[in-house]
Amino acid sequence: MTDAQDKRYDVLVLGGGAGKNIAADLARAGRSVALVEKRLVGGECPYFACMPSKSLLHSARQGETWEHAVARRDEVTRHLDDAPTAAEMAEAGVTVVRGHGRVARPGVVEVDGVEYGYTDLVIATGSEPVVPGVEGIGDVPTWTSDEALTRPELPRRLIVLGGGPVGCELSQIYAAFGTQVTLVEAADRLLASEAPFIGDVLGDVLRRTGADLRLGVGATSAERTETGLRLRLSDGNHIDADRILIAAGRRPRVADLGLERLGIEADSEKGIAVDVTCKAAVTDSGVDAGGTNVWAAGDVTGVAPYTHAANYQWRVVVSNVLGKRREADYRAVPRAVYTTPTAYAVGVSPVSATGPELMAAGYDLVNTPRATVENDDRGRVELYADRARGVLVGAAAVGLYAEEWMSEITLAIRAETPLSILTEVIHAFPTYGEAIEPALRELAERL
Ligand SMILES: Cc1cc2nc3c(=O)[nH]c(=O)nc-3n(C[C@H](O)[C@H](O)[C@H](O)COP(=O)(O)OP(=O)(O)OC[C@H]3O[C@@H](n4cnc5c(N)ncnc54)[C@H](O)[C@@H]3O)c2cc1C
Ligand SMILES: NC(=O)c1ccc[n+]([C@@H]2O[C@H](COP(=O)([O-])OP(=O)(O)OC[C@H]3O[C@@H](n4cnc5c(N)ncnc54)[C@H](O)[C@@H]3O)[C@@H](O)[C@H]2O)c1
Repeated sequence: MTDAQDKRYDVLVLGGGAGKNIAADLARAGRSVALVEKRLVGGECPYFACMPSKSLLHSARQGETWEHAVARRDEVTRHLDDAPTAAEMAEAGVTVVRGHGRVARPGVVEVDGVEYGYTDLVIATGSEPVVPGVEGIGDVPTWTSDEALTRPELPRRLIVLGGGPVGCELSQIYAAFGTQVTLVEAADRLLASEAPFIGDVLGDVLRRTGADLRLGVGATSAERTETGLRLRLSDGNHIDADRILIAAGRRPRVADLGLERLGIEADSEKGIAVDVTCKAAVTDSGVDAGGTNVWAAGDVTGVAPYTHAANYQWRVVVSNVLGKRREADYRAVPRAVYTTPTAYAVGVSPVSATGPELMAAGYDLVNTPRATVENDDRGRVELYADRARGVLVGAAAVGLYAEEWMSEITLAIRAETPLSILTEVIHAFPTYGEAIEPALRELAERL
């Protein structure tokens, strides 16, 4: 072991997704910084998650061949070459350390037998797929989104296990390229934590793309067969396929980080608890153990598993490490699923709302002139208001480009813009944004 004093940094960052941005900003601000990354500098989003999935969805919309789509995807992910991103880190003054980092003792992280001292530690280790407890699942061919988004093969028959964001996006991709897709979801509809109309519309859309949906049934066991595999379901049916794509959720990556040595409680479901400044919560013994200089950002915090949320926390952590107090506000974190059409939700969901009674109003996009122009018969927007305060607290939409035209509602929720002002906003004609106007007017009239 080297002496940690030989390799001492002001800040040590574990994990190079949002962590790489934190490291670069702090280095540019004059801190000595090391970034520890065990896989690719840049994290999951550019190589294994957001970018390849959005590239394939784009290719599917364009009607490209699978071969062309894979070639384009691999260009978008730079053939998993992180050298340019690592070079950017070096340019910013960050020392990149390759390997698995774990806390050896307060103030010291160990990577492959070498010790690194720190004053502030930032944990940004992301999340990992959950493999559901289905008997025999380890004995049949499976992929997680990692393999699905990096491999060149197009399975002939694919079971997608899970109807959350990953299951919906990947089902649409594979079905569009001709794979026989069967999606199995234990809940009664897709994206079950969102307003019910979202799952209903997406269900129709995926069926129209050619996917077979088995909703309200769980997978119970899997076995190999001569032609591939068989998945048995809780309703007594079975599905034969060549491969299962596991899309059954993700959990914060907290194992083997040595956090217990800092008195930081890391729950494998909920992740590292952070306060509004993104400082990790420590037990009383943790304060003595030096756990007070520990920050966390991104999926590992369990706050909101999206790149934009991780990037927001990046700014919060940087400010606070530099001594400029900044408090995070998560009232309006978008939840977008980039199928065609897009599912978009922000703020309070009517499914899990616990606060004051919500006042809801909605509008079907088919009634907008834009839908006529686009020859589009799908989609809806719903707005949820807090009557007492006269402001929006949540919204949901399914529609083409909803990720773009719902931004104004995201701002309205975050800024608590009064409904009386929102009803005075003029939308260009003909846009899907016009669908917001009747819903807003209805809410304002009911105040
Ligand atoms: C298929 C898919 C599609 C998605 N699409 C979108 C999308 O369109 N939009 C969106 O906003 N979000 C999307 N997400 C979610 C998004 O990818 C994550 O929210 C985001 O990557 C989280 O960033 P992060 O920095 O927390 O973690 P990550 O990007 O996972 O980075 C964590 C890094 O830490 C490294 N690491 C872990 N442990 C250690 C250790 N002990 N030592 C050293 N290094 C370590 C890992 O190797 C990894 O590189 C998608 C997710 C999936 C699975
Ligand atoms: N566009 C985006 O922003 C985007 C895209 C993909 C993923 N992500 C993020 O990545 C994370 C993981 O997404 P996900 O879709 O894997 O997780 P999820 O938790 O959102 O959905 C998993 C689904 O699988 C179902 N399920 C679990 N076990 C099952 C079983 N045995 N049988 C049948 N159904 C089962 C659950 O009921 C659930 O609906 C999410 O938090 C998501 O926000 C974001």
